[in-house]
Amino acid sequence: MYARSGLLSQRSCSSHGRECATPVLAAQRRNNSTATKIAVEFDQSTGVAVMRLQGPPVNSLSLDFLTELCINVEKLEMDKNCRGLILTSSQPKVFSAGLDIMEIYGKSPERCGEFWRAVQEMWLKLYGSSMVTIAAINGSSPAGGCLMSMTCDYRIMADNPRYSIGLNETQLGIVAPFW
Ligand SMILES: CC/C=C\CC/C=C/CC(=O)SCCNC(=O)CCNC(=O)[C@H](O)C(C)(C)COP(=O)(O)OP(=O)(O)OC[C@H]1O[C@@H](n2cnc3c(N)ncnc32)[C@H](O)[C@@H]1OP(=O)(O)O
Repeated sequence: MYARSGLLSQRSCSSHGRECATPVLAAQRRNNSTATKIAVEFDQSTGVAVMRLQGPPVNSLSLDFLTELCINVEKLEMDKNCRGLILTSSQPKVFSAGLDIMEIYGKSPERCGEFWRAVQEMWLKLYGSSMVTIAAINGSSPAGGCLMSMTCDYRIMADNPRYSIGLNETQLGIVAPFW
């Protein structure tokens, strides 16, 4: 088993129908954060990676967070040995609080556009993944957190009445753009 995170090195591969032609991906170009909000452990013997969200306090999905998440999913996608991905949280009581509200409050249309594109990139990457994806929801997961888990093939949620999940963003007056 080995742990990895951070920037991708560019490389080519072709396996199980996954063609990867050294793309300089949008997420990679965007990445200018040094903090690690995502930890990945890949077990070579099972072919399953566990991705832990570790953005305190509540794994809110900021541009940096989404960028790092996408880079790590891309990296696993390019690894022909990785067949499964489990997405879970390192934070107590919270899987993800959804979109980082500070990323959309009082920001320019350009910045909001960049942010929503990153949101779209996240769910497209997970939804379109050729890996088997599982959200192990070990805490509350409102709005964007719920979206993230819905893009996985399977969801398992910890049985705790204090944990909530759902698309509550319209209650906040947030409407997802057309995609
Ligand atoms: C097809 C399209 C479908 C869907 C489109 C998806 C669109 C999504 C829009 C969104 O995601 S908008 C965000 C919606 N999220 C929420 O409404 C979550 C609000 N937060 C909570 O309910 C709770 O914080 C929690 C249940 C996640 C955790 O509760 P608890 O453990 O008691 O922590 P605190 O409430 O004390 O929060 C700690 C800390 O974190 C800040 N925070 C919480 N959520 C967010 C957030 N989404 N963005 C930014 N910051 C957040 C909170 O303000 C506290 O900060 P302090 O500085 O006061 O410590």
